[in-house]
Amino acid sequence: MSENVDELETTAEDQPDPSNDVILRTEDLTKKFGPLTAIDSISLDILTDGITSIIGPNGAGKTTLFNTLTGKHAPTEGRIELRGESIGGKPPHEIAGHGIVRSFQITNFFSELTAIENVRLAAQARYSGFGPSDFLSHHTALEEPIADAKHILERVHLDDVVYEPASSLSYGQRRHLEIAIALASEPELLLMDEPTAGMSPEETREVVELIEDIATDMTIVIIEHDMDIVMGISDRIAVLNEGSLLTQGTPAEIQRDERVQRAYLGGGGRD
Ligand SMILES: Nc1ncnc2c1ncn2[C@@H]1O[C@H](COP(=O)(O)OP(=O)(O)OP(=O)(O)O)[C@@H](O)[C@H]1O
Repeated sequence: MSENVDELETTAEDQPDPSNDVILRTEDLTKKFGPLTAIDSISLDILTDGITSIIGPNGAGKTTLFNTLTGKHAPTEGRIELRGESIGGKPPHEIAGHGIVRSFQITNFFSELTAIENVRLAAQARYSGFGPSDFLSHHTALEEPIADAKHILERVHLDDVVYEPASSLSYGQRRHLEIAIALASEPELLLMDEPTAGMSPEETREVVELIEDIATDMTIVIIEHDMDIVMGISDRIAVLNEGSLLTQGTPAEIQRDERVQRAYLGGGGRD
């Protein structure tokens, strides 16, 4: 009997843990702006499961990391791999085509169109063989994107405002609409830049719940300044400081890491 147990233990150890799959890997990723090194040789694994938060003091390089991952900036040095495939330096539309999508902190929709039209346009891009000239001419070609868009708007709790112009939505609803637009392209990896910025406590609670819900279907990486949210929502946290990866770990590990406390306090201490 004990032999069997040993065997089982060995076998279990040899099996890769699917929850620990790496979806995105950076190796020595560096982005310089002239003489300024905004991110400096960052080697980071983003695991498939759950929510990873990128935190760090102002100017640490968080936004530059996102911009480099999504193709807005080409890396100066280093590699970016999505499931082992090199994507560093590809243009944004190609990277989006690989399933990395960013939900913007800034308003990024057509305010004169309705909520469903905004999401439908994003969903349409997924249906192949469907060019811009088809947008209005083939009614049947719209049925699937419209059905998708309705479903997504329900998921982000905007079912009450499906046919309202985006311009008439509240601030919190607009942020949900931006998430809906990102979801319409069915990302594998969703990057969210300060998803709760400027929100009331109630709106914040709603968007946190929404992020936790969509994290069941895709990998999420967020930049977030509010430490209560970070500690509550994250499975893993990566801490940047002055362009470098200071450390990474679970919320509990990060919370008790003195280097992180020093980085946030600017090197000062209480005693
Ligand atoms: N396009 C750019 N051109 C020149 N310098 C830039 C550019 N983008 C960012 N930087 C610089 O790179 C450094 C990192 O900035 P970044 O915005 O990535 O930090 P951050 O961690 O997102 O900061 P914050 O929390 O304040 O948004 C800063 O010194 C910033 O001034």
